[in-house]
Amino acid sequence: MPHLLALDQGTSSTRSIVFDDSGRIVALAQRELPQHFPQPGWVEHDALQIWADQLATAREALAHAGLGARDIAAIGITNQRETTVLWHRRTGQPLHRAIVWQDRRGEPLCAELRAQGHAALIRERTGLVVDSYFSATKLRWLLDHVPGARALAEAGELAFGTIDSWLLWQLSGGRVHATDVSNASRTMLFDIGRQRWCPELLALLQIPAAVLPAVHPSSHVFGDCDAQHLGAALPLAGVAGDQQAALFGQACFEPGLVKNTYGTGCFMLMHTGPQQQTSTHGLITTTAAQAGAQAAPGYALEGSVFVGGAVVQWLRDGLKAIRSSSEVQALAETVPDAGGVVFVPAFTGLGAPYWDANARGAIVGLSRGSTVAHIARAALESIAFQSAALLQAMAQDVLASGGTAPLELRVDGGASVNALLMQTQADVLGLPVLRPAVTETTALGAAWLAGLAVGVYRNTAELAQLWRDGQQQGQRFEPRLPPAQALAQMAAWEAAVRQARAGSFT
Ligand SMILES: Nc1ncnc2c1ncn2[C@@H]1O[C@H](COP(=O)(O)OP(=O)(O)O)[C@@H](O)[C@H]1O
Ligand SMILES: O=P(O)(O)OC[C@H](O)CO
Repeated sequence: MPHLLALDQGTSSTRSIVFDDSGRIVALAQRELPQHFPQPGWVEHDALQIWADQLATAREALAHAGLGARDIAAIGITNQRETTVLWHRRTGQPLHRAIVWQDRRGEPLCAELRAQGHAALIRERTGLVVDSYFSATKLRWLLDHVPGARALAEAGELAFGTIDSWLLWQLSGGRVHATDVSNASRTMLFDIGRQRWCPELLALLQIPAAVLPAVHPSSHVFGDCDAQHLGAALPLAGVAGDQQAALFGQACFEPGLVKNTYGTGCFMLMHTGPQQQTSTHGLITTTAAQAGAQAAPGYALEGSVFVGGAVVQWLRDGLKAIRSSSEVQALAETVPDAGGVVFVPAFTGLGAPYWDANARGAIVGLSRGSTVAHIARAALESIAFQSAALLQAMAQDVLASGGTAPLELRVDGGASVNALLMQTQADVLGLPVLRPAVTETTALGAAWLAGLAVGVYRNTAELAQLWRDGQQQGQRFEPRLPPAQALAQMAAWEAAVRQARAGSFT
């Protein structure tokens, strides 16, 4: 039976998972990743540590599975997106620690770009809003601040990449410098309509083209893993950014199919088909994982919630209301509802569709009878309300352009284990919420992309069938709340958001 190895390099951990060809997890190995905060607003990772952990976990996962490299048909890579590495082509040594997606140091340059009126061009070419979240201003910072970097870059001595490119380079022994369309679309340098690097944006941001990786479809044989790493020269055959990989692993291949990943934050992506959809409701446009050179490029609308599962961590660490995240459901279920309490966890501002960096958290509607259980319940509801606001924004965008509004929500991520949260989500959306038995959908998406490229799977229709088969062991949450009550709850949420924003300090 063919097996696939997925390398899942996330913000907080580095994992390797062996899947069988039915999508079942055979083995998993994981290491926590140390975070570096050299200044307020700066976040860095050690790229060499990432590589060492990825290799070690890949070896461990194979050992746990009792498999040798020859039992693996292909390797898929999925990664935290936007995080930027710059390294020497000759030695493979990074010039600096990786600058992580959460890092805000590119903000002054972004403010300049906005003030100079470049936002419309950037939006039109890349589908993105001008923000230091994306790789471009991180790379520019490295070129401007690491002594000698710009001259070396112009001389073709340096390679830039997101984490997928960095791992491809290391795994291939320095023979492959490449990325896929989904990761490229997060750099703010990639023309998502033409599916190539944008010369105007490279000039505007003063990025030498010589540092850029080649861009391929996500399902593609990028090269072979050097035999010394895992014991055989395995094909490196799938690459996608983690949120697009999850969209793929949830078999969202058609317009209107949407997934939400409930982790520290929440990332919702909806496939919009081969048409690039521009949001008028605060969402960004991104490239979906591409299932091979013959497949037309696909697009997705994306929105993110900054504080999702993190509000549960705050209940644990800030309020000390629970000892572990898994206790939140039992606490929230000691009350029948939130008792009029609405919690807006705008700890670091509000993401899509509100985009308010200055909003701060608020708990409103407290009464003499309110208890910590009501606050816990309101905290869980806040994750569902924020996600519902994203889905509503997506539905408005697609309906305005004559597209198909979502009929269900596919879910995954650490906080999706919470059945109360999933039921609340179904209730406020008025749509079924589908949770697969295996919630490692990000890694599964990478494994499927790799399997497609080497012929383990014939096409995405076969993968959609595998997803449906898997769904039989998963769970389906049907909406139970009368629509009028769901509307009233969303209205109360929006009113609380207005209060949180009004109370912000600018
Ligand atoms: N039972 C639960 N109910 C609600 N939230 C939970 C539960 N278990 C874990 N979480 C939350 O899920 C998040 C971790 O999910 P994970 O997918 O591992 O996140 P990430 O990939 O962002 O590190 C944490 O914020 C945690 O508080
Ligand atoms: O590492 P994660 O799962 O938190 O995902 C990070 C995203 O890719 C950032 O865009």
